[in-house]
Amino acid sequence: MTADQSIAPASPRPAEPSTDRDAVRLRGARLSYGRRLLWDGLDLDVRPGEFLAVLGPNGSGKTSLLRVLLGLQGLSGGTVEVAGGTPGRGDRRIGYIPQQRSMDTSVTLRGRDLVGLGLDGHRWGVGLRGIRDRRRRVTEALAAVGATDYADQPVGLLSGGEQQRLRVAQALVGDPEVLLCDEPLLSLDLAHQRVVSELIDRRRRAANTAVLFVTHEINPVLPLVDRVLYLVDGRFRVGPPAEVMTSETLSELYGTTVEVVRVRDQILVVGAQGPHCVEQPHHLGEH
Ligand SMILES: Nc1ncnc2c1ncn2[C@@H]1O[C@H](COP(=O)(O)OP(=O)(O)OP(=O)(O)O)[C@@H](O)[C@H]1O
Repeated sequence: MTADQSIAPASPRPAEPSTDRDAVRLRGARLSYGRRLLWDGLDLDVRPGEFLAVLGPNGSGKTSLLRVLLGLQGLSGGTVEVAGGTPGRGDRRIGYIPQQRSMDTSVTLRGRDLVGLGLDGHRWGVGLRGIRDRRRRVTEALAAVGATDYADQPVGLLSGGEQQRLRVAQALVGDPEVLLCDEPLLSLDLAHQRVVSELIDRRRRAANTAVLFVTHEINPVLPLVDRVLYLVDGRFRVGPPAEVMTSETLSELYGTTVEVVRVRDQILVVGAQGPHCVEQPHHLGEH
């Protein structure tokens, strides 16, 4: 398998009603930490196979939303369902690519073993056949992200980008129904940004996996995005990029004049304060 091939679904999913139900469903969702309200009244349905980009300035609650969907953080109000059930810790129907944090050089776990942690032992069974199937899945996942060459090295000695590719493989190897990505392209070079985003895209098309993709920079994934959830200081907007990424909508959300400029197939968001915002388009809250 070459680096640009997708990881095929492990086996055809049984004809369950998953195509009829939302992959993610939030109703009247509220999250606050003490007196700090991150968002309230959030209704969101994400369909199987849909690619939802989650945008917003620092501290707007993007990672917290993923934590709610992972069952690591309870809502302060409203309801949440993921893959038809209440999210729970270690739910294998959910793949998660965490925000990049470099692993300590003392971590001796091999890349191959890190990816294997994404597999559910029960589902793959025990015995020789189960072991062979698991090994094959891990090998395919490693190849799909182009990590075969360093699969047997300790992950602590790999570069940030190499570690990130292993995390992507780990999230996909378990054949998830919902894939939660927290800035997965950070620290990847342009070529591997493309490899990883195409991999995620092909995966969701082949297996109808819903993707929630937190990012500060929409442009690398713009062609893949079906809808955007844009969070700013307790306010939010959900819709296709053409509706949300407009001067009118973002000015309303930020409560200040914001210009959205389209240059070829790129979207640039410019704050009223000065052109420096162009370089970090989604960090307007900091300026
Ligand atoms: N467990 C917690 N207890 C109290 N406050 C928290 C907790 N987790 C997050 N926060 C606060 O909630 C706010 C939102 O955090 P979150 O990490 O969800 O934002 P974000 O939109 O992902 O930000 P960034 O773009 O910087 O990653 C931050 O101000 C953060 O300090």
